[in-house]
Formats: sequence, structure tokens, C-alpha cells
Amino acid sequence: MTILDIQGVSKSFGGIKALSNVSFTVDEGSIFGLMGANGAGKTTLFGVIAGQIKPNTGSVAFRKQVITGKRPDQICRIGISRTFQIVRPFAGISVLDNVIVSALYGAAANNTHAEAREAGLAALEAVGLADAASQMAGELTLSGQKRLEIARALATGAELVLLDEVMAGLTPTEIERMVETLSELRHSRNLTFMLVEHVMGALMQLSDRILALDHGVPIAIGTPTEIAENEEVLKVYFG
Ligand SMILES: Nc1ncnc2c1ncn2[C@@H]1O[C@H](COP(=O)(O)OP(=O)(O)OP(=O)(O)O)[C@@H](O)[C@H]1O
Repeated sequence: MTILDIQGVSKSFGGIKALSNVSFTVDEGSIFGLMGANGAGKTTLFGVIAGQIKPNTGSVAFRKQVITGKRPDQICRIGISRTFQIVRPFAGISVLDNVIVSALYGAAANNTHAEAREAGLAALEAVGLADAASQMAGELTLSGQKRLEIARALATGAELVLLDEVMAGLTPTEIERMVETLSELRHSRNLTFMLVEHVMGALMQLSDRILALDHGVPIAIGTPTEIAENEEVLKVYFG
């Protein structure tokens, strides 16, 4: 079943066409990868889906409900959450308090502090951060902060989670662990993920389907194998 339906989305910043007529659908429970060089429009697309950026044309529908033009907080409560390329935890409060804030803010009906605490603890457990719950968020390693970003997205109760370069800056071992965590999460929490990732091995390993963008233009969509063999993709990537 389709969870996200993007039709004819375009976005320009002055003279720069960041997205040109982008259309695709994402199946519920799948992992959908976005691939493209720097400036291809991947982060802009996440911004359009999560409500931070208003497209010039086109529509975004989540579970058949058109969400184009809604505010980020409304979209979060509908069930879409995102992480950011540059991690932004509340550094001066504990890891647990960070996820409690998300749980109080998001789609899940956590009306009391106790409910939010429970949801927050479950999110930390899911990303392997339960032991760090009482640490200050700013004291976590980069890998820990990336995991906290994911936990914050999960704690909102999101069904669709947009992950923006959660592998960037991690060591090969940390990347391997992150791939395992995401594969497990998808099944254990019945989540749908969209991934923006420059770590190609991880993107290929995790994604069911991948959309390749070049200067905002969709050039190919398909399975990782189809994308790796696509002539247009090879031309753009390897000349
Ligand atoms: N707020 C903005 N104002 C002006 N131009 C912008 C803005 N946001 C993005 N752009 C431009 O739009 C284009 C697409 O940028 P975007 O950040 O979406 O690419 P990206 O694929 O996410 O790149 P990266 O892999 O480097 O994160 C780029 O040319 C970028 O300079």
C-alpha cells in the first residue's frame, strides 16, 4: 500500500531549480533511498515532505491525505518525522529529556509526562541508547547523537521517518551497526523510511527502491540493482 504519494513537485530558489517535476510513490513498510550529488535536491525534497519548504507546484499526500502547505508541526502530528544532516539535540538536557520532548510534541497521543517518558525510553531502547539515558545529550559521540536524532524521530510516534545522512561521519563499524539498527527498526516498529545517504554501500544495502536525482531532475527510479546498472545514472556519476 502507498504511504506517500508525491506528484509533480517543483521548487526554485531564485534562478536555481532545486526540484523539477518530481513524482514517485513510497510503499508502506519499505525503505526508499534518495541518491544524488551535492546540490541534487535531496534535502529540499525532505523539506517539502516535512513542511519546512513550500513547493512552487505539485502535491504531497500521506495516506491519501494531501499535506502540501501544512506546517511542520501539523505534519509531525500526522505521522511524518525527519532528522537533520547537522544533528540538533538539545545539548544541555539529558538524552532521556530530549526524547520526552519529542514524545510530547508528536503524533502519538502521549498526554502525560509518564506516557511520554515510556515512549521516550522505548525509542532509546530501539536505537541502543538506553544506557545513555541520563547523560547530557551534548556529551554523546557523533554516532550517539545520530542515534539520538533517530530516537527523537521515533518518539514522536511517526510512521514515516526521513533520515538525512545518518551515516555521515561514522566509522565503517558504526555504519555497519547503523544499517543493522535500521533494518531491525523497520520490522520491529513497522516503519517506513526514506534515506538520503552519500554512503552508497549502506544506501544500496538498505533500500527497496531508489530515486536518483540530478540537479533536481529525477533521472532513474528502481531497485538498487536497476539503479546501479542504469545508463543515465552511470553517465552522471562516472561521466
Ligand atoms: N534556502 C535556499 N536558498 C537558496 N538556494 C537553496 C536553498 N536551499 C537549497 N538551495 C539550493 O538548491 C539546490 C539543492 O540543494 P539541496 O540542499 O536540496 O541539495 P542536496 O541534494 O541535499 O545536497 P547535499 O548532498 O549537499 O546535502 C542547491 O543548488 C542549493 O544551493
